Amino acid sequence: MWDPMTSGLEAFLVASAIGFALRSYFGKPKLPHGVQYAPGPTPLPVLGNALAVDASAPWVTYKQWGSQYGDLVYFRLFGQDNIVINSEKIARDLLETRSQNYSDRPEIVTNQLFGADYNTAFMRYNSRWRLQRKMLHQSFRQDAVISFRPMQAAKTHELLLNLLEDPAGYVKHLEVHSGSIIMAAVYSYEASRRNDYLIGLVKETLDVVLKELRPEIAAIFGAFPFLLRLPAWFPGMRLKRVAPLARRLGVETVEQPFAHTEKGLATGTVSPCMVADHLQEIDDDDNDSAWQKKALKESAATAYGAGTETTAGVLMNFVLAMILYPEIQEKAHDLIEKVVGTKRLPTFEDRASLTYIDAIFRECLRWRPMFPLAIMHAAVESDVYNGHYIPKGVTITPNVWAMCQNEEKYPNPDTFNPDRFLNPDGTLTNDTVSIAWGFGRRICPGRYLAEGSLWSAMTCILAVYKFSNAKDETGKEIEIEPKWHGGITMRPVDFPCSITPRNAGMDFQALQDLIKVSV
Ligand code: HEM
Repeated sequence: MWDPMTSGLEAFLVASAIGFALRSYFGKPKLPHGVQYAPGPTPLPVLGNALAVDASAPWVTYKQWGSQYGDLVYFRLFGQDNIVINSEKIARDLLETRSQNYSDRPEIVTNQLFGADYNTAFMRYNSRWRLQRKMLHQSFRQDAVISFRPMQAAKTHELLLNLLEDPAGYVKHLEVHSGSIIMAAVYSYEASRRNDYLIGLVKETLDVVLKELRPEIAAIFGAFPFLLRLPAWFPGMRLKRVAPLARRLGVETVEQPFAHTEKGLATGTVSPCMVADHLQEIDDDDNDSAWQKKALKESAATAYGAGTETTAGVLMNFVLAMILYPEIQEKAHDLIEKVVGTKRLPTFEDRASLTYIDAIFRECLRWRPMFPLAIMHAAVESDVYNGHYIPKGVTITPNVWAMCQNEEKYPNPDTFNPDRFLNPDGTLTNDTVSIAWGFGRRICPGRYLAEGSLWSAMTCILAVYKFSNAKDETGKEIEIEPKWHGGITMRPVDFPCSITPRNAGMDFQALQDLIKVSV
């Protein structure tokens, strides 16, 4: 159930907001004839439908509402209009076919407090966003990311070495793998294989910010921004106490890696990367060069934040699935051995012959979508869809999780089954699970980069290692009870696991030799 911070803040909120909420509750516009709000649960004054939402997994509540009210559900959160979309068709009709009206984001007032208002992903649909989006697209579009493949392969090889040296620290190694690829692609920054300072700094920032900027907290402050004027000592205002630290870390995260690339450009020591490529194109004599540089700095920092946790989270789901479904792991390993042999590691050139690995990759995206609710969109103007009124400014939440659970499209959706993406002749189906990357003009611009990082890591890991349940001190297998974190992303809660090389004679030197012959 909804968990609205501490009771002190809740009491204050309720007492001071009643007038506002009643006004907005009864102040709905008169609708044209034959047009109605989409069906949905009856809201309470002030809180709207907040109490009915399971804060740890709102996508489940929204799917239940879908079965009750239909695929387009209208509801209220603290006096704010909300619509949840449970079907892929409606999401595409609105967020893609009518994308000019649905590419905005709701205002998230807490972002400014946390110094996170530079973030492309949460930015309103305006010229600042457009410029940042253009820069991200130019660097990470499908044909541009091919140039990052040798770097991605090298980072995968480092991951293999880390897993051999320290299998118990596998979660950290997956994060370093994802983070170091993005740091290289964005800043031409060569992260150390272990304990890298900049990777650590950005992770610390994300940990602080993501813990406090939970969607339900943002919703409360979004509806009642005046609460942000309460002093930091007021009960429930923890986020104001943490904000100065988050702001300081945020500035360091934006500035430090950027300074690294600027310095490298001056000394001629950087390779092509997002920041270097764009900096070289910005003409300092141009009137808006400062504006362009700022956009570059901000979109670059966004890419790191948006790409690290997510890519590592998908790899965690992959490891989990391989342990829960050992027969799939074996089948994948045997296929790799058949196609690649044991004398070298798989490379991107093998991809076309390893369709089963792509099927596993797609099933990882579908089985537990990393962004179960994508990122909220917002309507620029009011609209009507199938006779349903969509108010201007309404927050639109695509329930990607419900779309991935669609039993008609994906029978037995809770079962991890890569075969659903294969035709009878072994070729891949047309379903690339694009919904896992979001919709329309806001679709993830890093998807092609992430895809390469994930494919490379999954394939090489399957070639070299076997994942199984960890054992306790008596040698008994430790059962995994899979659990996932709530919040904007759905990462598995850390679980113990055993990672052993397939080849019993594989030591550090042997692995290094294998890597050497594979590049
Ligand atoms: C497996 C990894 C990833 C997943 C599952 C993922 C998924 C998503 C999703 C669902 C969205 C929201 C789309 C929407 O609003 O409709 C998004 C936005 C975004 N992603 Fe990714 N992403 C991943 C990796 C990356 C990487 C590697 C980068 C950067 C290189 C990146 C950069 C961004 C940015 C900048 C946005 C905001 C786009 C905007 O608002 O215009 N993501 N991503």
